[in-house]
Amino acid sequence: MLDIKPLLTEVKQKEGRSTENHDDRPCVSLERGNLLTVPIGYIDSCFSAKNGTPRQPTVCSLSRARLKIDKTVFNNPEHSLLGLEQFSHVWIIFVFHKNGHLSYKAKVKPPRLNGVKTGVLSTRSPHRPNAIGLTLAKLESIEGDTLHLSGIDTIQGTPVLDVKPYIPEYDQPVGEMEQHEQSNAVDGLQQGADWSGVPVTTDAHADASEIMESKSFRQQLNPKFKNGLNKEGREQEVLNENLDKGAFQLTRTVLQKSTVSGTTEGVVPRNCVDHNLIKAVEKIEQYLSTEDILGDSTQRTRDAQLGGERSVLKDQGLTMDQFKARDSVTHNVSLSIVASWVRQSPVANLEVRFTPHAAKDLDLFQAMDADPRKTPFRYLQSLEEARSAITAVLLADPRSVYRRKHCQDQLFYFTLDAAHITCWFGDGFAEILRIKP
Ligand SMILES: C[S@@+](CC[C@H](N)C(=O)[O-])C[C@H]1O[C@@H](n2cnc3c(N)ncnc32)[C@H](O)[C@@H]1O
Repeated sequence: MLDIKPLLTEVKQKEGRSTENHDDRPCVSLERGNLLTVPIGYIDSCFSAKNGTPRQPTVCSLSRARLKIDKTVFNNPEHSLLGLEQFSHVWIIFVFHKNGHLSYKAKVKPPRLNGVKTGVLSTRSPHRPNAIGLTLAKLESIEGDTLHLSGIDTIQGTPVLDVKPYIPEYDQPVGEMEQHEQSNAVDGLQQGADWSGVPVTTDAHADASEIMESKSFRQQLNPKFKNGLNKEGREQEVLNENLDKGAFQLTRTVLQKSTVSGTTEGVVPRNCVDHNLIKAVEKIEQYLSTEDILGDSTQRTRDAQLGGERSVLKDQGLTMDQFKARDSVTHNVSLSIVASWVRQSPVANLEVRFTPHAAKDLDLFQAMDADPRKTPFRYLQSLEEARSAITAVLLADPRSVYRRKHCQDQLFYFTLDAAHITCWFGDGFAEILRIKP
């Protein structure tokens, strides 16, 4: 990416135009996708260098930054931020300005794949054509022309090309938001039920059958199961509760396993998802209404059971028929699928330890300031936050694959806010040796 500001100023000066005029930026080859960019501001980050900077915003929610919108881009930078305070998260589109050179390598080795290569466009590698990065940051506050951000993975001085509000309604696949809401509802209902024995496959039909046959599912539905008696010993109520939970959980599991799961080779095609789901839900419905599972139970119990499963759809304000009708119109309820290496990386999280010396070092930060509530940190607000942020960074193993494999016994340094941290890595752990200002 080329910073066109000096170029633009030069052109304007040559042509005798005012360099203050912002409306005549040349649209050079815009239609071909050639874009001369103007950073709208530069990140002022708690990370000064790449080493130790989180690989994604989710690694360390305490990583903070400021972004001051540049006056040379907008006459009134604060006007450009009008309305943004109504959003909690923003997309930051930026330039990996410290890459050294542009990269046209078609394959890269993402750290989570621990040395295995994959296509650059299937990764979030910083080494990519055009060196464009995309981060979802929390918008803590806006003061005048400055955004206060947290959960960032960008270093000091990173040029920002654009900021956009994060809008789950637009930024998630159709149907995914409802799915999250259902999952939350189920989590609320689960109250300690253990479904870990439920088998996992990728086919919704197979899932439904297999789960219904599974011991853990049957146990959950059995009022005699260890948690099966409620406080007053009322079996029937517990059966109803368990059936509700079971139906919810079963539907959710089928939904998730049949849409989200998958290996790198075999993922469920997106267009199968809705039909699989409907068939699976129907099968569950049939199953739950049969006598063999209810035994001598009453119609009331049967209704209670089916209520649980139906309320998964009810959360969307839909009956089963409406759901089917909507589906036949949109054919497009598709949940996201993620390559398995992202969630099941061969690189495990590390245990993080502070040596007594390092813990003492951290305490000295407080002693350095006359006011005991203040520390030399610019972004971190307490020693506790510093400790948590350092832990979060190391937990995710910030080493490059090369360093992990070939330089195991070397010390690792990084800076976080005003702290310079020295640590080393052993088998499955990171140990902090020193923390200096
Ligand atoms: C893996 S990238 C992901 C960035 C972004 N979330 C994305 O998906 O595009 C994050 C890493 O890029 C590096 N990085 C951050 N800011 C950078 C910059 N301005 N120039 C070069 N590398 C940078 C840091 O090492 C950080 O760990």
